Amino acid sequence: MSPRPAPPEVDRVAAAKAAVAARRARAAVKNSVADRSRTALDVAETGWNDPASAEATLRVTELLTSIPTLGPTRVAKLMDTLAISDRKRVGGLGSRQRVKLREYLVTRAGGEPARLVVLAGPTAVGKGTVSAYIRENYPDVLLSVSATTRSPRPGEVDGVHYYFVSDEEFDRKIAAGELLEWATVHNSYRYGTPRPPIDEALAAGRRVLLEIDLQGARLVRQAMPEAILVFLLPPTWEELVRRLIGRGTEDAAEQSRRLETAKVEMAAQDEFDVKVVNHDVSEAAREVVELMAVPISH
Ligand SMILES: Nc1nc2c(ncn2[C@@H]2O[C@H](COP(=O)(O)OP(=O)(O)O)[C@@H](O)[C@H]2O)c(=O)[nH]1
Ligand SMILES: Nc1ncnc2c1ncn2[C@@H]1O[C@H](COP(=O)(O)OP(=O)(O)O)[C@@H](O)[C@H]1O
Repeated sequence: MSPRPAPPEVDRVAAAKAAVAARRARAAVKNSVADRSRTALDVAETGWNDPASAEATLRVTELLTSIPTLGPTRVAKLMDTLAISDRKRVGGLGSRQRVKLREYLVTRAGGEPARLVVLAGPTAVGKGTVSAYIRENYPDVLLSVSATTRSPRPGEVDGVHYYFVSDEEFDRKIAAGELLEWATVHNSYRYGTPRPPIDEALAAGRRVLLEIDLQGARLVRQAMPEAILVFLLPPTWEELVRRLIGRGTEDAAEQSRRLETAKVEMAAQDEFDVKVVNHDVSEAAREVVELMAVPISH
């Protein structure tokens, strides 16, 4: 006599248990890639060799976004280039898609670490503080010194914090193609990144950090697609407000104007490859510098 089929609710319970187990296993795989203990390549290979593995059920987008420096924007572009739909799971890839994805992951595995990092984020989040910390504590990273038409604040030294130049001189730099990017920031002064020191530093094998505004970050993305864009986040919005007011460099009217700008800037964070929360300056600095020194695939 064939065994009586289990009543439907038992199937349902078993199915729910299996779904929870699969979700847990997938999360474990994602974490292991995210904490760099495994490369995305070996996760993909596991998924292809064992269709019943958690790796096989991982979405390709999850696999790629677990690679540091691959933010949502880059992953979307990459999926497009690889012609893989964003619902696809690792185990569900066709053979040609596997070849192309493997090729990509292999080149990245041997790829150069990021050489130039752009640090942007809302006003008063701590960009200046974190980049000054990097200048003082990571001497092999060149912190790009921008040209600006604004006048120096107390304690700011020409050629260290900024090159303080006149509007005419700034116009000349633009006309001479000396700037990698430039922008009018906070609707007032112009700021721009001199290109020669960067070319020199990169040619000498140094890492370069640009602390610039959102517009500048977008322009660098166009001029140097290999640059890594980092968005510095405040722990909370309230903390950002506290820092802006606490800094005391703007009057109340300017503060509220800048907070309005900060809202727009916060909305652009997904355009960036990596987000770093500035809880503690030295920790945020370490995370930024690590992006430049660690080969991309780990
Ligand atoms: N696009 C661009 N922005 C820059 C450059 N240098 C500084 N900035 C940005 O200009 C903004 C104004 O900086 P600053 O005058 O120091 O005032 P803060 O915003 O109050 O720190 C900051 O968001 C900087 O990131 C640059 O070379 N290019
Ligand atoms: N991790 C942090 N915790 C607390 N205060 C911070 C932190 N990082 C920066 N600050 C403070 O926040 C204010 C804004 O920092 P600043 O570097 O001028 O921001 P930005 O350059 O992004 O406009 C400064 O007073 C700075 O000392």
